[in-house]
Amino acid sequence: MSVRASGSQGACRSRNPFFGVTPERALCMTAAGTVADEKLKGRKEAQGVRKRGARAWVQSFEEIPHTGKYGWVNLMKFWRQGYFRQLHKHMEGTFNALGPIYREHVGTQKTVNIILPSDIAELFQSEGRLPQRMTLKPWATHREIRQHSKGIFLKNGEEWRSDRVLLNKEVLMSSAVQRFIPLLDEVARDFCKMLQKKVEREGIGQKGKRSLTVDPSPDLFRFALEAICNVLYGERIGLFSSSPSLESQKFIWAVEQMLATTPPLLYLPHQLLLHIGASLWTQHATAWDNIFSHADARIQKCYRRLSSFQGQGSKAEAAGGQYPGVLGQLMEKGQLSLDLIKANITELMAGGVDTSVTAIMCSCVRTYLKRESIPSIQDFLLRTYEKSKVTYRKHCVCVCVCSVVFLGCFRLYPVGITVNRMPVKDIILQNYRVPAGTTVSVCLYPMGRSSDVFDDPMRFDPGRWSSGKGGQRISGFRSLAFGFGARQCVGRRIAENEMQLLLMHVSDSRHEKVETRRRMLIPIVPQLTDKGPCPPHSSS
Ligand code: HEM
Repeated sequence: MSVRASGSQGACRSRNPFFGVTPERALCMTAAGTVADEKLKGRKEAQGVRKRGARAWVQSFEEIPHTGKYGWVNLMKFWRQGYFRQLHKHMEGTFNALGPIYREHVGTQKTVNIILPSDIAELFQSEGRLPQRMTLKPWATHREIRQHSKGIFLKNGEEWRSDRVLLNKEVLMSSAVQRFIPLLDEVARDFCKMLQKKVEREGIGQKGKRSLTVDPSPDLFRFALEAICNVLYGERIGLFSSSPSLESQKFIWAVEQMLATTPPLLYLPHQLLLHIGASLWTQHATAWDNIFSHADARIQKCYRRLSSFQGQGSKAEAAGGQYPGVLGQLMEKGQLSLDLIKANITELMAGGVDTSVTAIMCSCVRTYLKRESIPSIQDFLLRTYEKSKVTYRKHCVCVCVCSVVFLGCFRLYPVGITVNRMPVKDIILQNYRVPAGTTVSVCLYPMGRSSDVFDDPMRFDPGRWSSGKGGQRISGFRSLAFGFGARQCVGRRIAENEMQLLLMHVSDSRHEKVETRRRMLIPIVPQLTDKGPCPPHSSS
């Protein structure tokens, strides 16, 4: 059977502003602005990469190369050139023109953008115990005007930390991961079955060898939502059925709407737009309202379920010893107020539907499978399996292999194109003084493609991430797709496992071929099961 990716609208489209953004409708935490003037080109050569350490000539913040002094003028240029949809390219061009650090002032946003690991190290080392990120103001304003609490994504300081410590226990720590893996596994298996049925039903060709051209995006969106709901609420919402509920479809629409309206609001004075009732703001707020009511309905349901076990000892145990999902765990433990649970669960939902699987399929289907990189993936997987004969049946090998493939994908096609911090003390980057509280953005897309950071950057070589292999050995601060340190992506383990399980089951269920528009037949992943190394997850 073969599945062809049509590569149409969905495969590499918009993604989550912060949790995840694919480049095409990219939004990031940076305030990208206009491409530097032509005359600035070539300054990079003149400037070179400044050596650190010569503190005697530390220059002031104002001397950092910039893309134009006036925020509103820059915003106009930015708008005219369509950089909202091309931020990643804009950043790449600007680094090429201005060197490894530049300032940008667009509309209401000011940032310093960097790409070199030495500067990134300096930035993260100065983040302190309470790492601080720039607040996504339109999201925060929505919470304020609706009097909702904020979740970890929108908080800073001790408030952030106290919520985050509790959430880590439920979604990031290995004990939690073990609890939710079976739920993700079940969804990944069902997704493959659903796909298989679809190909048999709608595909062309002989029975058993049918092929179908699909835009994977809507199905993957459903997969991601089904998976995250199963983990968060401990229940399936039936998105793989032929008639998914209106409520779920509304939710998907709301997430898309919220993401689409965020980028312009980041740069515009959204308070003013709110005041005059501009439709951009209304659409944004309505989308968030729908997202909140989706979470609300789930929380009510979970609350009723847990209440019905009241007086029967531990509620989770009473629920048949079944894992009640992250929400159930949080409610049962009672360490967070109901409002904070709602705020955080809503953020996890919004982050969870839009990132992982779409990201990996963007990378795999749209890019690598079309070009020279698929042999690299195959070679790499096969070489790794050959080398690890003794343990090759172990799930962990498969997971490691998948992980480095994803690292390769994320380097060239990061889901979120920046990670930012506001340092708590003044720092020196490229010998410029950057004052505490400045938003400094690490620009992942240009970094992944920079020959100052990676040898032969455009070559897809997952092997470069594993130590001891020939070629370049990767050292610190180059793999930041999920951010860094205490503030890194809280949903990281959910996303990684979701992606790995999907890849494993797709390879296992003999969806052997992906056909691109050019009608080239290429294997999606090597037939791991034919070689024996990759047993179904649950039996390993
Ligand atoms: C491929 C998938 C994903 C990618 C690449 C990704 C990336 C990121 C990045 C770069 C950050 C900022 C980290 C930092 O500042 O150091 C982040 C934060 C966050 N992500 Fe993800 N994410 C993914 C999936 C998810 C999922 C599945 C969820 C929810 C289940 C999620 C929820 C969050 C939340 C709530 C934060 C804010 C954490 C905090 O501020 O403490 N993400 N993500």
